[in-house]
Amino acid sequence: MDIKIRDFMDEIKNRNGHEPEFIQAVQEVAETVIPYIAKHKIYNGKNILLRMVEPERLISFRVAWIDDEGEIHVNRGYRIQMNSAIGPYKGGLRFHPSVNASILKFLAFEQVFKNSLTTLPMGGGKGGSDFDPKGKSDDEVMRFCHAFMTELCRHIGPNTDVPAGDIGVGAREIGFLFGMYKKIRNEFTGVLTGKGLSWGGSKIRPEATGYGTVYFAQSMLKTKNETFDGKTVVISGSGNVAQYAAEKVLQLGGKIVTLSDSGGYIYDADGIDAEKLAFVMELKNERRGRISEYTDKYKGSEYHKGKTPWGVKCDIALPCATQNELLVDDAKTLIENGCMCVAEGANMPCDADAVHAFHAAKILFAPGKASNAGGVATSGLEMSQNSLRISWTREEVDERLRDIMEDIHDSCIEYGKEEDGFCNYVKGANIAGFVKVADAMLAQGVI
Ligand SMILES: NC(=O)C1=CN([C@@H]2O[C@H](COP(=O)(O)OP(=O)(O)OC[C@H]3O[C@@H](n4cnc5c(N)ncnc54)[C@H](OP(=O)(O)O)[C@@H]3O)[C@@H](O)[C@H]2O)C=CC1
Ligand SMILES: O=C(O)CCC(=O)C(=O)O
Repeated sequence: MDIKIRDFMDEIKNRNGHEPEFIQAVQEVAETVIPYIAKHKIYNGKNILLRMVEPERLISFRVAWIDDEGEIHVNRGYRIQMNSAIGPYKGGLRFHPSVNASILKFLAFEQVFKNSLTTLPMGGGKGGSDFDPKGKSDDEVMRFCHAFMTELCRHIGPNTDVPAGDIGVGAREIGFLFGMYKKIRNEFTGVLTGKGLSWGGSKIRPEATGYGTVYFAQSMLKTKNETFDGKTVVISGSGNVAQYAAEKVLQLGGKIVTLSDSGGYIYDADGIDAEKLAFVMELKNERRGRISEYTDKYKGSEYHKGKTPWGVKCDIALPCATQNELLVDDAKTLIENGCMCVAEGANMPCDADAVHAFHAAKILFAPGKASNAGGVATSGLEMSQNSLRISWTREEVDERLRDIMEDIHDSCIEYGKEEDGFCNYVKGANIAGFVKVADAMLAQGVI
């Protein structure tokens, strides 16, 4: 390893030794950005990357709430305000029992680069809680969200920090959070994105992360004169991102054979068509059930308990569930089975060794900070519509989303194309994202 990268990472590990996900995310950026800094004098001696890995502010707070039986619970709430060089902090809230400072710092760090890539004026942030919405009643979720917002509201605002959804935070949670913000602050502003359409939400925001991931993969495939038409696609997850990635794949003529949740994956050799996908959406979004129930309804399908879907033969893989869900052996299996393209719908679903394996095999691989940026980009469009007090049509938003995903793809090619013509999208995304933020930080001085 380059000595500069090793020294830098030693310092990061010393300061954040107990935060493995954060270290993993920083290492991936350091490997590509430090050599770039070394070649570009304006960044020399400015410790820009060291400044970027330190959150501008890390807020942690108690969230006390009462369940339906009258019992009092205490969860931990967070907001990481990572970098505001190019705009207000922007990024989702995650409610999941695994949430801790390491996971939120990795997500906030990735968000800085991702938001920069969108070309929109958004800084990076992330937040959430170790609260688990699974198995809770709507009233319990409401009481938790209200309690969470009574503290968070002092740290956010439409020009300061604009949260949105992530794992465990969807339309229901955004509604409860928005309601409490509005009550406490007595103002109706675009302080959250992913809002309902009748109260300030943008058309296409629910679809945007999944659609954007597929648009990005479409651009990658185009570089090889390929399309989704007739391709077999393996998707993990069955939440927001997976559902709408699946919807777009179907529209483009692909055949989806898997979906998953934290319990396991389902395999449907006949393909998950629009009718079956509608069943999954109702199962997950309304009944909040388990993906295993798919096999009760569709008899020829299989459920693989406790397994991930990467052993299923496919042309394209879209990991859309969570971090580190695709490891090096999974990557090798995908490559051996002839997979030509992997685009991350989730944040950091492939671990570092898996990514190195994809690169060594020279297959198309897109990191989430590029391929799943359509969600936050459409959140940026929601902020613009809120500021203008107008609402764009579905077609207008979708066209802007497509343009943004194409621009991100172009930026990755600009900074990531290597001498033999292979595009290292990780390098491309990291450098393109870095340049815009670093230039703004240089202009604003040491703060
Ligand atoms: N929503 C958005 O706009 C954006 C989301 N992302 C990223 O996409 C990914 C999915 O988010 P989203 O779809 O919104 O979240 P959802 O909560 O809607 O769905 C998450 C899905 O991932 C599964 N999952 C969660 N944890 C695990 C785990 N430890 N192992 C296996 N499966 C798991 C869930 O299964 P189960 O129900 O069993 O928990 C569920 O199927 C995350 O990485 C998120 O950060 C990225 C950009 C934007
Ligand atoms: O829409 C947003 O602000 C956040 C999306 C998000 O959390 C992400 O891109 O990971």
